[in-house]
Amino acid sequence: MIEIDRVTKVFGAGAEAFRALDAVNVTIRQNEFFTLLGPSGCGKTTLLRVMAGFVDPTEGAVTLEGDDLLRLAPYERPVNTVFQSYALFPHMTVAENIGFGLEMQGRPRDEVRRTVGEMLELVRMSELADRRTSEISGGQQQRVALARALAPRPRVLLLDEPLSALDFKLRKDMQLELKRLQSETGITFIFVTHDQEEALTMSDRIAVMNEGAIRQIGSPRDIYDHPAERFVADFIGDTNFLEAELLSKEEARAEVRLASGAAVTARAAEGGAEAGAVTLAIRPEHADLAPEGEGLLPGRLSDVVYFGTDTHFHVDLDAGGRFVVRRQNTPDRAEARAPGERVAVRFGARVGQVLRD
Ligand SMILES: Nc1ncnc2c1ncn2[C@@H]1O[C@H](COP(=O)(O)OP(=O)(O)OP(=O)(O)O)[C@@H](O)[C@H]1O
Repeated sequence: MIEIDRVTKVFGAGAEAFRALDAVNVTIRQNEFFTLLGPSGCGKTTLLRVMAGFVDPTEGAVTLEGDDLLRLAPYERPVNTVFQSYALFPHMTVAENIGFGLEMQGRPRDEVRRTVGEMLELVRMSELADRRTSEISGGQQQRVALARALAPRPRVLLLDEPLSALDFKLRKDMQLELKRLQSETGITFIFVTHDQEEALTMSDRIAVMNEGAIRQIGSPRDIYDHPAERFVADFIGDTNFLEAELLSKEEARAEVRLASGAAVTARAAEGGAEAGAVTLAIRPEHADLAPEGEGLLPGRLSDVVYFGTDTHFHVDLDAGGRFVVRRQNTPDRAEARAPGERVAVRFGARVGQVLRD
């Protein structure tokens, strides 16, 4: 639906020039909840602003169902934005705020009233319709900002870290709420965040960005279970990195030898080395502890850290380096292991991911 084709943005000129986006390519599908995820300064807001029309790209094209978006002024685009600061009018009521854009467009009074009513219901704010927005909570203001952006029924809604001002509990609730709004309205949502959990829980697909480039695009599961490179594996969740030797590779299947001498089957990201030294990434909860001699990587337990929902076991590997195994706690399982014990780390075939870099 939205096609971003080799979009580059250079801010400034000469020695001051800074490449905030570097030939970014991505296609966003209709009705998709699509998230741009990356650390501060990676260019995600700039990419969103290019789509909104607030930033002109230095090079590249942006089309919406084949139509050139770049030749349209921001207000002419079938796109609306929800910002981090909601920018509501404090002296107006909830209903007036939601209807404001529609009135500015000169829509008939009946239509405005009907749409505002629908939007109030959609964000579950009907009861507070006549309250001023200065007299409602942060979470409620967020809902009003969403309703106001959805009211003109844009084809695409751009959301720039809209939940970052909310406290933890409210943010969790709003994550579900946003997902519901997206599926009920069928509007394509493009969501910017640096919060990996937010991205994983809400998105149909995620584009992980770093230094002005998209490093990987995939479903939350793809990205989490099969990170293609070290940056992605490191940025999202916790990961163990193991040095290994790539023995053979056929499409996504690789045979590797670990530093302990054990050989295992792993998955391989597209591209990357065909043989020689590689890095294997393994999530802590995808591995387990075994008695010494029965696992792949022998070592000594150095720390056992209880986290309530799970326990982390830190293993100093005999072959060098440290490996963390995470195990879900259950009320009937008392953890008998103690630091100093000899153990081995084990993990199944195709659990390890051979990284591209
Ligand atoms: N108008 C501008 N002039 C110069 N540099 C800019 C301008 N806007 C953004 N940048 C730079 O471009 C880079 C990308 O900025 P951008 O706002 O897109 O990052 P971001 O990934 O959204 O980060 P954050 O999560 O902190 O908002 C940053 O290094 C930023 O300093």
